[in-house]
Formats: sequence, structure tokens, C-alpha cells
Amino acid sequence: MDKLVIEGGQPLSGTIVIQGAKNAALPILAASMLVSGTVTIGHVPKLLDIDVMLDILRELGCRAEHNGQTVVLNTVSAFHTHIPEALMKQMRSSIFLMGPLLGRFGEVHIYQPGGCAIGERKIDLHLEGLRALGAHIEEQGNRISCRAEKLRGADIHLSFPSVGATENIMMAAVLAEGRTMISNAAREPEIQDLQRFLNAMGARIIGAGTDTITVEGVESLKPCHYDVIPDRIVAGTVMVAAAATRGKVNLEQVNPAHLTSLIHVLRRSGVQISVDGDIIKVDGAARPKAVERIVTSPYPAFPTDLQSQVMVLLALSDGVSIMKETIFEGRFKHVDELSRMGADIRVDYNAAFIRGVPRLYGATVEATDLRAGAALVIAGLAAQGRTIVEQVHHIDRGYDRIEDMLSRLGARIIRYTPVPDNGVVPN
Ligand SMILES: CC(=O)N[C@H]1[C@@H](OP(=O)(O)OP(=O)(O)OC[C@H]2O[C@@H](n3ccc(=O)[nH]c3=O)[C@H](O)[C@@H]2O)O[C@H](CO)[C@@H](O)[C@@H]1O
Ligand SMILES: C=C(OP(=O)(O)O)C(=O)O
Repeated sequence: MDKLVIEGGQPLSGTIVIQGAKNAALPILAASMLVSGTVTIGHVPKLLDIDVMLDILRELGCRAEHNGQTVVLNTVSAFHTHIPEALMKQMRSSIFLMGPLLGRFGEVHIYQPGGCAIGERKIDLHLEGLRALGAHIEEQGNRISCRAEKLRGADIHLSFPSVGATENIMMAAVLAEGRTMISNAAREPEIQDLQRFLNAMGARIIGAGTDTITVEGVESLKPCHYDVIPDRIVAGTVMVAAAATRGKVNLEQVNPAHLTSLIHVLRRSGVQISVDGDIIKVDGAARPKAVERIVTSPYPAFPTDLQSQVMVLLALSDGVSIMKETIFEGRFKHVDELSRMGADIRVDYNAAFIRGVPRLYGATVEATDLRAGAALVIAGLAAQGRTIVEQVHHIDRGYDRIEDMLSRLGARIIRYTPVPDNGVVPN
């Protein structure tokens, strides 16, 4: 298992271009299954989750290549509708294949998806939505079979604005007969990106970015070329890392509108942020101030995917902050690890009470999930001494070689890949 070794105490400095968004690229790749032809997707980051998605698409019969940041996907000979359990279990986003396969072939056979252990993560809203469109769904243990002779548009109200359920229903509705209206839809920027991609292929969708999305079913789609939006969570991670190390970083080719809630929190903690077109400048010269109360909630509120990273900044700030997590019940696993580095954090149910300390100290810590791992990397960059972050594969799910990105900003961070017992050094 790879480890990251970080020598802390070096302020980040410089300019960086941010990778494409994992959470946009994954549903877009899955949605490509709706069409027969060659789809080209640009700005796709090299990540473990993307590799898994491409493996699933190949298993379904696609030809898929990922060169540089571009994925070329030929779906012409894809006709399988079964996804093996081993692939389904590798990530949550395997669930995105349901809508497209059902839409194109009228059936899909899958297993419960896997993913980071951050909460229960049910899929009832996905299934309810597909049932409303006319799918017959059988669940046997963790096996799920879905069939529909013909999907028909429907009015679907989500009891919670689930990102994945909104996307799955949109994808299934594209080739359905008639109009689908999704109310209380999730409003995340990645949903707008999916709408743009589907419309570029000939779909007729409006409303993404609001809480009501309308899909007018079409007969067929045509392949297209599409570039994925920048990753707001990676951008946010870098912004927090700059602030926590008291550094100065410019982020280029980002969409500042996608980061409004983070910018607001950072400004409240005294970090200087300036925005100029698609550039964000972060100047974290002074010790941050505590932020009284932050609550994670669906977009446009503060994102759960930046909760752990911001907690590191609060752990180093002057005063007591409260962070409330309302999306995932198991998303405070970084707290124990941060405490090992000297943080003073108490968790009570879904709230963390963070008493800022003047400094953190290097330690050996474990990434328990993707964003918890990113938080520990930030803590290591800001800490005094050496930090070793274990279980880096979690971080590799969402960051395209995080050590290279941070090294470009002056961080002292290297990846250590152990030599396996057979003596072969991995690539
Ligand atoms: C690939 C991707 O885009 N992942 C993001 C997506 O995950 P994901 O799409 O899984 O997140 P959801 O918005 O669906 O989940 C949010 C909450 O709703 C619950 N829920 C969801 C679906 C369902 O059928 N039933 C149900 O109860 C979940 O358990 C969770 O408590 O949005 C999350 C919330 O912003 C982010 O943290 C993830 O990074
Ligand atoms: C929780 C996340 O992703 P996923 O939904 O793919 O597990 C994340 O990106 O932080």
C-alpha cells in the first residue's frame, strides 16, 4: 500500500490549473452508454474511480482509451447489461450505469454499489425514480435486476435532493416516451454539466441547477465531444491547503461561482480571497480565526466533500468553531487521526467542536476515506515535522497524483510505494 511522506511547515506558493471534476466525469462517462458511436470526453482526470468506470464500460463491451486527459469511448459493440459484483463494489458511482443501460437496452442487472465508508448510502431514491418511469425492479440479497419494455415520462418528487438519484433519473428519462419532471432535484454544478453533455448529444433537458428538472424524451441521441468542468472539491482542497500553510496560491481555470460557500467561510476566517474571472487568489498570511458554525448541506450550501479539509484549518485557528455534518453520518473519521497530530476536537453526534491550537505535529495517520485522506495531507503540510499518510488509495480515487499537484506549489511531499515480496518494483 502506498504512503505519502510529508515534511510539514512549508507555505504553499505558486499557480496551479485544477483537474477536471470526478463527480462530473463519472456520470458523463456512464451517460455515454445511451448512444451508439464514439464519444470523446475531455478534461477527464486520471483517478482510480475513472479507471473503474472505464473497466465497467469495457466489461459492457465498449472500447475505451484514456490518453492524457481525454477519454475516447466507442459504445457501438456494447450490448451487455450485467455488471459483475466485483466491479460494482469498487465504487459508489457504479450505480450511474443503471439509468443509461435501462434507457438504451430496457434492462440492467447489477449489485449494490460499494464506495467509501462514510455512511449507509442507500439507493432507494434511485430505485423509486426508475420505478416511476416504468421499470420493474427485483432485489434478491444484494443483486438488483431492472427491466422495462418501455420507459415513460413521469413526475418524480425526490424526498431528498440526492445528487446520484437526480442524475440516474435524468439519464433514464432521456430516451423515455414523454415528459419527466423531477422536483426537489439536487442542484450541484455536476448536474448542470450532465445536462449540458446530454443536450450536446441531442437530449432535451432544462432546469439543471434549479430544483426542478424537465426532460422531454427523444427517440435517439448522437455522439459528441464534451469537456468536463473543473473540480470544485479539488480546487477547494488546494485553497484550504494554501490557507492552512499560510501560503499564497493562484488557482487558474476554475469556476469561482461553484465555490461561493467555501469562499465565504474562508473569508470569515480571515483568509484573503480575490476572484478575477476564472482565477481565484488565496492569501493566508495570518493565523485563521475560528468560524462559529458551519453546516454541510446540499448545494449551494457548504459541501460535505470539503468538511474534513476545512476542519484542519479550523483546528489551527484562533478560537472555537463548530462543524455540523448533515449529509453522511460516518464522515468524522479524520477527527481521531487529527487528534493524533495534536488537534483538539470533540464530536457529539453530528457536530464537531473544534478548539484551535497554535500548531499540529507530524504523525503516522491513516486515510480512512477520500476526503478524510485529503484533510490529513493538508494537516501534514501545515504540521511541524514529518507526517506519513497511509492507505493512499482512498485519496487516489479523487485526486490525480495529489503529491505532484502539491509539489508544484512547493510542498515537500513524496509517495512511497513499497516493493512487493516478489521483488518487482511497481510502475
Ligand atoms: C459521484 C458523486 O457525485 N458523489 C457525490 C454525490 O454522492 P451521492 O450521489 O451518493 O450523494 P447523494 O446526494 O445521493 O446522498 C446524500 C444523502 O442522501 C442519502 N440517500 C441518497 C440516495 C438514496 O437513494 N437514498 C438516500 O438515502 C445518502 O445516504 C446521503 O445521506 O453527492 C454527495 C453529496 O453531495 C457527495 O458527497 C459525493 O461526492
Ligand atoms: C464521497 C465522495 O465520492 P463518492 O460519491 O464517489 O463516494 C467524494 O467525492 O467525496
